[in-house]
Amino acid sequence: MRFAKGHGTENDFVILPDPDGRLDLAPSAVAALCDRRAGIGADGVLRVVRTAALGGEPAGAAASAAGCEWFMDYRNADGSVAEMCGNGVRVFARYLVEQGLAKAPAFSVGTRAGARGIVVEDDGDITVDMGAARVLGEGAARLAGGDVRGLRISVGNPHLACRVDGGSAAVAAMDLTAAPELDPAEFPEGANVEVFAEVAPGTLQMRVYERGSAETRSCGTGIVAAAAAATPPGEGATWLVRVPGGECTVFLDSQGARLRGPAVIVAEGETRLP
Ligand SMILES: N[C@@H](CCC[C@H](N)C(=O)O)C(=O)O
Repeated sequence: MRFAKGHGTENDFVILPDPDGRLDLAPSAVAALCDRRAGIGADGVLRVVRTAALGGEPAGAAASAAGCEWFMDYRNADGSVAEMCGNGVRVFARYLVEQGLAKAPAFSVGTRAGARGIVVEDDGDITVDMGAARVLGEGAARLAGGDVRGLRISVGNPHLACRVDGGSAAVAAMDLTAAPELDPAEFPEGANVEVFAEVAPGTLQMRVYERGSAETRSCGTGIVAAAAAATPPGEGATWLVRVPGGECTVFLDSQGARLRGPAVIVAEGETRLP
């Protein structure tokens, strides 16, 4: 099976070209590919499939991606399906352009959260229109024996974005080795949990525990969720968000959120897995 490997701010992905929708991606196969010792290693898998070939998907996914030639079928490292991946869609766009499957500078990609507009910037960064970051209310999680509180935010997928006191030192000190405990009534689908602090005017420091993938070095939808949580309701803002794997910029206005940052393909090859 052909594959490529890429990352966006070190949130890394195995990319599987499957234009005609022939791959049967069992969760165990995804987990085997993402295994960092016995597999290729990644935070998730991006299956590159034509929207027209989306046989097994709920009708809604194909409908919301209507007009997009290509669909990003995203899976977490544990094999679970997610609605959206902000770094993944930028890496996916880079792959399409490098393979001659989409034409820069502007095109759209289908996702389970709907069509996402892509712009390949002159400096190589990729900007994605992330749609609305919807603040749903307050929420809480139990994290490393303590309680964190924040805002429940949907960026197509669910997030709990928690501002912490103590600046970058407090963010760095958070223990994200174990999964946060969430109230299923608040988060029926689970959630990605972000901890962040404003470390300079217009600059956030953030870490994330991702649903289905554990702590990762970056999360595009999480970066947008943190930016939305840091912005007073009804206002626009531009945030530079620093994560362990690099930094991205989020532009928030009345139209929604845009996420800009690097995305690279680092390898291509053939795998014997799964
Ligand atoms: N890393 C991604 C988010 C991937 C999906 C997430 N783990 C979920 O289950 O919702 C990003 O860059 O947004």
